[in-house]
Amino acid sequence: MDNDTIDSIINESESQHFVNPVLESAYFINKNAKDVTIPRNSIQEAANAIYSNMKKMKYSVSVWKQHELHPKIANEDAINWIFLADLLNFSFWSDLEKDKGSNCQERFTILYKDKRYTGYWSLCAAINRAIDEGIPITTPSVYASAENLNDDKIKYAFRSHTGEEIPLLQERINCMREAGKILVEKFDGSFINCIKQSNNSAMKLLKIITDNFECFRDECEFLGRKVQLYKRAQILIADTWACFEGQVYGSFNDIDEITMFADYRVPQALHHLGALSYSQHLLNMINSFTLLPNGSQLEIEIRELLKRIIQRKIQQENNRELIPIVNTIILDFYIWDFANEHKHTIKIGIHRTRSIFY
Ligand SMILES: Nc1nc2c(c(CN[C@H]3C=C[C@H](O)[C@@H]3O)cn2[C@@H]2O[C@H](COP(=O)(O)O)[C@@H](O)[C@H]2O)c(=O)[nH]1
Repeated sequence: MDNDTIDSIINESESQHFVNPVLESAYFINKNAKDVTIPRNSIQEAANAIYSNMKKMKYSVSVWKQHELHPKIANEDAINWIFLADLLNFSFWSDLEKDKGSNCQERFTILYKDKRYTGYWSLCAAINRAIDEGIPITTPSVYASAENLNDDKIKYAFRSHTGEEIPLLQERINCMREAGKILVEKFDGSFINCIKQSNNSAMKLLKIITDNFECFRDECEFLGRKVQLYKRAQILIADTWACFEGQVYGSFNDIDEITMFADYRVPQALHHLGALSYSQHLLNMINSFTLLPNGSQLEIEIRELLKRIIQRKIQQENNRELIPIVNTIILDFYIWDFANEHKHTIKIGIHRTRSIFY
């Protein structure tokens, strides 16, 4: 794909109407980005590498349930599990990494069935361990109030195998209380009722989530304008869609409007693959483990563009039957899984913002 095509994808925002506010924000951010750019000379190579690996792996929506810690049966329990997991799906990186490296053994770790889990997987392991121990931790009416599940019990559920506790533990408890109460008071105690109110529209569900749950409403100001990032709200919809493989509670007629998710792990992989380039200023901050203020989510737009470039390539090569569904979600899941697999060998570090939003 020549640079003109890439430029046309990057600039196609000028003319189009945005259904998803996150995408509108992404294009605004990109037009004004100074620390993160698309390296014209390597974006195509990155797209080729991702495309051929996904094809080789036949990476598809069915991968979601294959993860050992994810629910295996798509039912109401799975909906409750996904809601809690994506309510708390943020900020697992450890302060110890600065001195002891990303693979340091003292970082927060959950021991579950004799296996050590860190990062996002530590959250999944803690939830599954609590369920095995008879703690009804995924039931909204239970975690809504301290009378039903007190703070100490939640702290016990997230107890670490090491000396470091889970980052932002009190903020996680606050999220459980807030979201549990709202589900009980406004949605009869289940996220399923939010899904039903969305009438099979992912965009309507995104609005229901961000209108009703403050802890999912990650917006920030960028150059004087409010921008929507909505990472956990989108991944909540994505995980629901993936678990049900687009059926029943996962059936959304506009699922392709969901953008990729602005976390701290995928940018690391995109930079490694040559799909992102950082200014020296940003590189210095990342390499020195400097905490970045919220607002360094310039990567949303880049990932969105990468999706466009890869999908354009797939249409060009007319190989869609080899990868039945390549939408933004599958692309993001693949890149995240790649990043997670290579996180200790990838040279560039993650950007560090302590936040309940990602
Ligand atoms: N963009 C994006 N961000 C994602 C995920 C996931 C988990 N997805 C699983 C489910 C289906 C997929 O196949 C994955 O197996 C977690 N995160 C974010 O990463 C960070 C945690 O990183 P680490 O500390 O290294 O575990 C944290 O911000 C968390 O919110 C994703 O898929 N996409």
